[in-house]
Amino acid sequence: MTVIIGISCCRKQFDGDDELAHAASDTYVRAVTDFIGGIPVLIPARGGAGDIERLLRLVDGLILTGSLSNVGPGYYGGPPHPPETPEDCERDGMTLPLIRAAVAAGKPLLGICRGLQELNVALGGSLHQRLHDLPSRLDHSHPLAKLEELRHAKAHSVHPVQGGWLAGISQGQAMIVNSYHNQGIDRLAPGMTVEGYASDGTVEAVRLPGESFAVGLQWHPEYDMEVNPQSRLIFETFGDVVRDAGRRTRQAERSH
Ligand SMILES: N[C@@H](CCC(=O)NCCCC(=O)O)C(=O)O
Repeated sequence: MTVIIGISCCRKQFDGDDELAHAASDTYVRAVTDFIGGIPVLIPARGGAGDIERLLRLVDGLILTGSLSNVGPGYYGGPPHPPETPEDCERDGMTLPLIRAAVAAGKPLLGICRGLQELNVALGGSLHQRLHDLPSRLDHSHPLAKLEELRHAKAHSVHPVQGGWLAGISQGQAMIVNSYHNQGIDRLAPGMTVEGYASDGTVEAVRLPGESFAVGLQWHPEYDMEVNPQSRLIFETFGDVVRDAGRRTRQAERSH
């Protein structure tokens, strides 16, 4: 069964345009077509765009993408960002309710970087806005490196929690991952479990246990999926989960 995967967009201003565009990196599209074997559908960053449940019925799973923008602190009771901090309130207005609806509907979702942060906030958790200000934390942001250098950079280790989903991906071994974020999980959302930590204690992977598959990763497996077997396996495993969920949904629809 060919699955349809919704990919969250950001609002972006491209050179020469006076209007904002809705965009997602080609890496997410390739992850869907080349490693999940699905059809990618871009979901615009437009809060209040209408019937979220109707939108969810059009896709078999969701990928919540990374972004230089940050989740609005108002959604988790945090202090306002400093003025120069990038935000995307329209993206928040779409993804946060979409995550809650997907979890309620048992629609599989994979959150990456900002997507992990959205997953945690949507389900009632909070964020640290400047991880590198916390004592004994690594600098997860790599402010001086250009993105293309980051894509194959190995920034730090991630230690999977024994017996978890991530431990199955890494066969229980520590993973060496890229890193390109300033923010991170502070208060874990109720019911969420940690799947992996960085060596400085930063939460790097989370999962909402239960029927539906809801996983968040703070690093970017799409950066090196063509050359990193673990990154490839993350997307292949997600694809299997989405296909299984899609088959169950169609069987349920046929039996009604
Ligand atoms: N802005 C948040 C999330 C960081 C993030 O998603 N980084 C990836 C940005 C580049 C890309 O789109 O791949 C934070 O700083 O924590």
